[in-house]
Amino acid sequence: MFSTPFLDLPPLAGASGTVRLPGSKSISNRVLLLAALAGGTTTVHDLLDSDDTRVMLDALAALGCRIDRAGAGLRIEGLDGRLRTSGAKLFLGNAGTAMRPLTAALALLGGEFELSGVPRMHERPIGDLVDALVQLGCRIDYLGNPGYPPLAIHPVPLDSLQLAAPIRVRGDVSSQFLTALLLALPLAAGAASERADQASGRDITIEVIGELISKPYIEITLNLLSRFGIEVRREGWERFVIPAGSRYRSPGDIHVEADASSASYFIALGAIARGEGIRIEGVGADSIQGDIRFVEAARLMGAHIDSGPNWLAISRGAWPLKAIDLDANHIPDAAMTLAVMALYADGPCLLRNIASWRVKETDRIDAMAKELRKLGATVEDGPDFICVHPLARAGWRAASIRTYDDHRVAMCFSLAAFNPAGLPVRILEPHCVAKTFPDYFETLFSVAEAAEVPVLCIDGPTASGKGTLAVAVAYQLGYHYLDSGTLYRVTGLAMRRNGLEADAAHEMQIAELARTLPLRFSEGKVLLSGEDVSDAIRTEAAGMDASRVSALPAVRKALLALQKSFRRLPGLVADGRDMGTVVFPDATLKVYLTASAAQRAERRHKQLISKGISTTLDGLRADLEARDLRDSSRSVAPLKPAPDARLLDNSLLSVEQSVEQVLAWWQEVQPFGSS
Ligand SMILES: Nc1ncnc2c1ncn2[C@@H]1O[C@H](COP(=O)(O)OP(=O)(O)OP(=O)(O)O)[C@@H](O)[C@H]1O
Ligand SMILES: Nc1ccn([C@H]2C[C@H](O)[C@@H](COP(=O)(O)O)O2)c(=O)n1
Repeated sequence: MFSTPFLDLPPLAGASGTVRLPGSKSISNRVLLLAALAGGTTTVHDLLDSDDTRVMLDALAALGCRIDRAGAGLRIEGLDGRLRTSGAKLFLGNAGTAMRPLTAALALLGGEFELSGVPRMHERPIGDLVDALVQLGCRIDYLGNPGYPPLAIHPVPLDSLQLAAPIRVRGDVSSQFLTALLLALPLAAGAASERADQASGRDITIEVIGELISKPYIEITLNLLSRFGIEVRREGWERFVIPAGSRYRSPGDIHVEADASSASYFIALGAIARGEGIRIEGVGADSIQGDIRFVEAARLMGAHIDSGPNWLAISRGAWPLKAIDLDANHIPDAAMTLAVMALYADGPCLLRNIASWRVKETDRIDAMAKELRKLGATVEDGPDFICVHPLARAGWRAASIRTYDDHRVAMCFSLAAFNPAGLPVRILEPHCVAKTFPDYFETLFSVAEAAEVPVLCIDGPTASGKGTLAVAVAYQLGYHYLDSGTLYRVTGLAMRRNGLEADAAHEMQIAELARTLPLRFSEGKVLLSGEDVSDAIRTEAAGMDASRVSALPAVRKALLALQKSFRRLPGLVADGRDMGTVVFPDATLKVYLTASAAQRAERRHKQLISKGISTTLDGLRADLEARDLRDSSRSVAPLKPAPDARLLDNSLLSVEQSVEQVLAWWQEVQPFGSS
């Protein structure tokens, strides 16, 4: 996951390959709650590992549920309708799929509970659900603003609940209120059947007030309830009857399908990008998720889509995409992806009946409109619609996209990187994707192709601080890092171990060693044939050997392709001697880093002493000056600044100041301005 303050997506051109998506958030959290409420043990496979499922798991553990790893799955020992703790304070982040169902379940399970979340969660309405539960006889207090979390839930005896009359709940704000009741009320139906009182044998009826939105999510709820032994009778979309005596029964094992909403970004990718097309594994035509109907919308826009039971294959069809006018009420989450696809359409796209966007992780209509406008688009929006006009090549602007702590804003705006103007897109706070798809950007980069992956080169003499600076800059940008000196150091070590000398007579043999190095980088360690050689290559003698082998033209040639292969999305920071002059002459930014010989010798001295290696300052200075002389006077790729490099003498700068300077230069060469 990218934990950087921003992630710059370079202009993307094509995409090809296969992606396997994480499990559905909606299914994961429903399954977790059902497994916890049921008797017996449920093993959940392919569960989504994200912020929202983590808060649900933490809450269930706090309720006394036993949760263990079972291979790649998770084994949950259900509560069988009985709490194992008397109360708890549960923090549910911004997970609506945890807050709403847990409110209903805990109100029925008994016990004192406090439920809270992040500030945005306290702005997301829950009053309609609380009203329905209070109508039943549950006791719930608002701890902040009426109608919103945080909540205090108090125990009531199940046999005091008013189950005879239909329970009425609004369905036109969020379908999660109905889902919450459907998931929790079997607790009361089961308990009633155990008692020999007047409630025994009575069905529990829920009546929906208003037009029910997001019906497909209710279908997921009903489907999963059925997997757990509860057969709800649905009468249209107005009445739902939980039969008397219903009891949750664990299915034993249950598999979570890949997230159909997450699939929307890759379906869109296949529709927009040039290339061999995208194959999505784990979700397909047999999906129980409503957002699978995003496929129909993408087809309307011109995408070619084939499907099997649990796969989809997408490629570009009509281009530009075709404009659509769509009632998107059935795919509220995935429809955000259509709003970005609209930028590539042949006319304005209108998405209607999406009022629920306003009460999601953020006001999504407002957020989408603002951010699309930053890209240059004309957007009209209203209480329940958004209309996005396409962008001609000249109309695109490079923009920093605010993400409002909303994973879907971050993910769908990545598609703007395919703009025909060849502009990068900056995604602010990219880590918000952790809510449902922590590795979203890594997955995107595994199939996307950029015309040019950005490179930042840092060259300079020994011990000038190149590595320290490059690592810090790469970390800030979320880029890959190449320490090219390591490759020469390992080659030098391999030469020694093979009893060779760094001379013309052995040049071809050493070059062959370099070309076939059994080298791996793992957890910060350098492994040669599986052996950790991280320390062995860091001695001054190893540095000298590296300098000697690096003067052999055949060795440099042998290592060229390996160095270039580090240039991968989203970008690379490379340090060495010839990064800017030979290996990446087209780099976006080149820095030539120097410091006085005295300073460098002193830094290296301190570095070695801290590692317990004893040396003398004078000896070190003589060594590094000898190495610099050899590196800068060799015939091929000598150490020297590229003509277009920016010079940085850090003799009097701290590491932090050097990093700040290079990042400031990096911003200067980016086109984002202050957007
Ligand atoms: N600006 C700086 N101020 C003070 N110390 C620094 C600065 N930059 C780096 N150092 C320190 O100098 C030492 C050498 O830095 P580093 O290993 O990054 O240099 P290098 O140029 O990559 O060396 P080499 O070419 O030998 O690989 C480290 O201990 C590092 O912490
Ligand atoms: N791009 C590079 C990187 C390194 N070398 C050679 C010359 C250096 O003295 C030696 C060790 O590098 P270090 O780890 O100290 O950065 O490797 C080179 O020629 N070209």
